[in-house]
Parts: sequence; C-alpha cells; structure tokens
Amino acid sequence: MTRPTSDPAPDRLPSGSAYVLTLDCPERPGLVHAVTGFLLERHADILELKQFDDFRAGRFFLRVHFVLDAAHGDPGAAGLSEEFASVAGDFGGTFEIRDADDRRRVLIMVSKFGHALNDLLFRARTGELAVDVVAVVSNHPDHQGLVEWHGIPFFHVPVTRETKPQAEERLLELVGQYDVELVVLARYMQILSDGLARELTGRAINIHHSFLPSFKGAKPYHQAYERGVKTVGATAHYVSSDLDEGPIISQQVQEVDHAYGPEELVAAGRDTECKALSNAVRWHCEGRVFLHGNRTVILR
Ligand SMILES: Nc1nc2c(c(=O)[nH]1)N[C@@H](CN(C=O)c1ccc(C(=O)N[C@@H](CCC(=O)O)C(=O)O)cc1)CN2
Repeated sequence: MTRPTSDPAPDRLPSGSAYVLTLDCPERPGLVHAVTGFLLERHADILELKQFDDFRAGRFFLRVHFVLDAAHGDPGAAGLSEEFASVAGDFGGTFEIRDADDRRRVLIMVSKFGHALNDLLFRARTGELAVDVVAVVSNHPDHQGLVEWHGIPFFHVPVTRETKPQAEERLLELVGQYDVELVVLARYMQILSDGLARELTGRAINIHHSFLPSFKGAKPYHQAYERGVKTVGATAHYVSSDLDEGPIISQQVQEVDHAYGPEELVAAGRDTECKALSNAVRWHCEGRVFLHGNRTVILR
C-alpha cells in the first residue's frame, strides 16, 4: 500500500496558515540550509520537504509544505515571497510560494469519450481533487447534461478544419474570462495548433490512451491490437506542439491478453486513463511537478 501522496488533510495540520514553497535552480551546496534557515527564522513548522538533485544536469528541485504560527507573524504568501526573494536572489532559478489551500482553477476539454471527464468531475466534487472546475469545453454536445448537473458552465465549441482558428480563439477567451490556471484535455480529440500549444505551455495536460512513446496519434488501442500487446496503458503529459511528445507526468498500465479485441482493449484502458490523468492533475495542482527539459521531476 503506497502512502497517499496528497498533502496532510487540513484537520490534521498544526494551527496557522499553510504554504507551499517550490524552488527550481542550479544545483549547489547549501540550498536546503538556506531554505530551512529562512523558514526557521520565521518559526515555520515544516510538514513535508522533498528535493531532487539532478547532478547530471546540475539542477536542483525542492518543494516544502509548511505552517506559520500567526503568533510569530504571518506576512502571507506575497509577503513571504518578497522576503524569500532576497534569499533566492543568488540561486539563479525560480521559486513560488503559494497558500497551500489555494484551489487551482481548471477548465476541462472533452470530445465524445466522457469517462475521464466524469472521473475528474467526481473526484473534484468529493474533494479528492482540491481543484475548482470552472468550465468544460467540448466540440460535441454529448456531455452537456452531465456537466450542468455538476453546476458547471458547459461550452459547445464545434471544430472543423476551417473553423479551428475561431474555435481556439473562443477557448482562449474562456481561459481568460474564467481565470483558468490549468487546461485538462480529457480525451479531447482535436490537435491544438502550434500557437495554442505554445500559449498553454506548462498549463495544459492531455491524457493519451497508450503507454507512450508507443502508439502515438489517433486510435492507439487499434494500433495496440494489431501489434498483439499484452499490456495497455495511458500517459498523462503536458501538451506541446509535437503531438503526444510533451513531458510525461504520469503513466498507468493494465495487463491484457490475446482474447482482447480492439473494443475490449478500449474498455480495459479506461481506468488507466482516469488514474493517470487524475494523478497528473493532482500533482500539478499541488505544485509537485517541475518541467525539466522534455522530462518532468515529480516531488511526491
Ligand atoms: N498540440 C497538441 N494537441 C493535442 C495533443 C498534443 O499532444 N499536442 N494531444 C491530443 C490528444 N490525442 C491523443 O491523445 C489526439 C487527438 C486527436 C488526434 C487527431 O488525429 N485528431 C484529428 C481529428 C480527429 C476527429 O475529428 O475525431 C485532427 O485533429 O485532425 C490525434 C491524437 C489532443 N491535442
């Protein structure tokens, strides 16, 4: 049984405001000391600290979840960021300090296959995914009823080769209007233009229904059937302009055998798609995923 990777439940946290500090910078001695010293000076209670030193690439990644006791002063995330900037000034990387209870605003995109959408909506509704699904966009009307049952705005934005630019413009309008922090392609079966993929770099996650890099592109389960695979899988990855080549975040697999036809492979793969995608969304929204070239570092 693996330990749950989510942050401690709020009812078990020490009193005070909780924050998450993430740091991504060139590797060198003393970084952990500098960060924990900064926190100790502020009487912070560290709940979880994860780090990865990529000595091959000379890169360092850190995520620390901590609580501040108001009795010792609590400048808030903005104040802490201002104060930490003087510490991180010579690290040469990037950092972020967020309120740990901050819920990321998520827009989900879907086409006809609704299992991943349904799974995300259920996990968000039950609180397992601490996110706010603020809108759903689809090039088909099939899932409007489900989405509106959840009380979430549904936007039918049809796409043809000729109307794709206007459709993508509408998507970006909605991203701005709803202050979206993460776009999730939950089996959205349209290829985003290079421009849109670039615009959404690091803030759009796709679920591809194969264990990449095998079977990229359309109909991966049919490709897998023709290849006679004994395992199917799913890959959640950041969207890039190179189809299904974006940095991988989470993968899941499921054993199959010779008796599975294409439709049985499709059915066997659904749960792997849902698990891989919900893991990726959770880890991204908890600030656990760091882009590292065309790979990711996941501190979980
Ligand atoms: N720029 C990107 N766009 C998308 C990516 C990506 O990685 N980069 N992932 C895909 C999802 N996908 C597989 O996971 C996928 C979706 C669609 C197609 C495809 O050939 N679509 C056709 C139209 C199909 C249809 O109308 O039913 C097309 O767009 O011409 C391949 C793979 C999401 N987008």
